[in-house]
Amino acid sequence: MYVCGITPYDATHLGHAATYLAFDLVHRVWRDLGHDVHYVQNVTDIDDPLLERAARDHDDWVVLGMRETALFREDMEALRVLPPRQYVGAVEAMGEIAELVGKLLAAGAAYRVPDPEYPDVYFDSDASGHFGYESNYDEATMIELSRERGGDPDRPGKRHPADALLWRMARPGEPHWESDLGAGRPGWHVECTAIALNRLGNQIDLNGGGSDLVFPHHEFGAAHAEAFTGVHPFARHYVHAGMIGLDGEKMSKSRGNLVFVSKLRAEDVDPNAVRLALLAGHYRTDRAWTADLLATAEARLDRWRAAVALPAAPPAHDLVTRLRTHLADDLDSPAALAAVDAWAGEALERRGRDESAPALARDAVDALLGVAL
Ligand SMILES: Nc1ncnc2c1ncn2[C@@H]1O[C@H](COS(=O)(=O)NC(=O)[C@@H](N)CS)[C@@H](O)[C@H]1O
Ligand SMILES: [Zn+2]
Repeated sequence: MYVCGITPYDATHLGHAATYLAFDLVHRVWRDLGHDVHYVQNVTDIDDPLLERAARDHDDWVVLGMRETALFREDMEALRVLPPRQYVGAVEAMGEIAELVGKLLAAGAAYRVPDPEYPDVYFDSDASGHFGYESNYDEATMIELSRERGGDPDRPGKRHPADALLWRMARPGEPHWESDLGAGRPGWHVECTAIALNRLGNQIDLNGGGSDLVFPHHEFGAAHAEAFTGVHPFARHYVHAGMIGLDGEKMSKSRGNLVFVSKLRAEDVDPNAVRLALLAGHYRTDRAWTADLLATAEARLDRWRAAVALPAAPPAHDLVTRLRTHLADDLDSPAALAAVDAWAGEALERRGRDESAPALARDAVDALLGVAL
C-alpha cells in the first residue's frame, strides 16, 4: 500500500487526519485478515508549495519541513495511526528519483522542452499507452486541474498541455541537486513513483490519498510507473478520501481555514474523540468538521468506556463479526460505530452476564477502529 504523505507545512490539519485515518482502517483490516502489510508513505519535503511557504515566513525550507514532519508524526501517533513500514522523504530519495527520470528520458517516455535557458524535462502523457484510466477525466478537465494543482499547461514546447514536469533545471536561488540530467529538482509526481516502485515493486494493491490527488498526481503516478515498467495497472486500487471542510469550504492551506490536531490536543481534547468524530462520516464523503461532531464523539467515547468498564456485559462475539463485516463493506465506519453503540447501549441498560465480553469489545474496538477505550 502506498499512501501519499504530507507536504510538510500546515501539518496536521483535520483534512490530513481524516485521510490518514481512512488508510489506517485499511491497514488494520488487512492485518486483521492476517496479511503482512507493506505500507510505504513519502514526505514531499521539496516542492514549490513548501518553498513558497518558507519564503513567505522567512523560514529555512529544510527546517520548516523537518519541524512540520515531526509534528505530523506526533499527531499521527496521538491519533493511533499505525506507522508505515517505510517513511521516505523526497530529498533522501533524490538519487533514485533522478535515476528514474533519466531512464524515462532514455526510453523516449520523456522529453526536454526547447527552452535554451531552462531545458526542463517533461513526461509524455502518451508514453504509458493507458493515460487517463485512473481519473477518467476529459482533456479539458485535465488541463484545468493541471493548472490549479501545480502544473504549467501553457508552457511553450510541451507535447501535450497537461504533460507533467519530471525535472526542473536549477533556477537562481532555488535548491537544486546535481544529476546526470543537470542540476535541478524533481517534479512532484515522479517523487512518489520512484519511492513506491523501489520499495513496493512494479504492481501494488493500493495507491491512496485524498480526492484532490485523483488528477494530476495519481494519474501521472500511474503513467510514470507503467511507462517505465510496462506493467499495467500500477495499482490494483486507486482509493481517494473525501474532503473535510469547515464552514462550507474545503479545509485547505490556501484558504487558511485550518483546524489542527495539535491545537485540539493542546486544549486537552482526547485524540480518540477526534478519531471517532472523523470516523463518524464515511471516508469517501466530503464532510464538514463542526464542534457538534466533536461533542457527539466525546459523548460516544464516554459511553463506550463505561460499557467496557462493566464487570460483565452481553456477549461481544457478534459485535466483532459486525465490525469486520461493516469495515469490509468499503470501510463503512459509520455502521461500525453504530454496532458498538448498540452493544454498549445494551450493556449499560440491561447489563449482561458474559465476563469476558467487556475486554473482547475493548480489544476489537482498539484493533479494528484504532480507538483506545
Ligand atoms: N481538506 C482535506 N480533506 C481531506 N484530505 C485532505 C484535505 N486536504 C489535504 N488532504 C489530503 O491530505 C494528504 C496530504 O496533503 S498535502 O499535505 O497537501 N500533501 C500532498 O498532497 C502531497 N505531499 C502528496 S505526495 C493528501 O492525501 C491530501 O489529499
Ligand atoms: Zn504522492
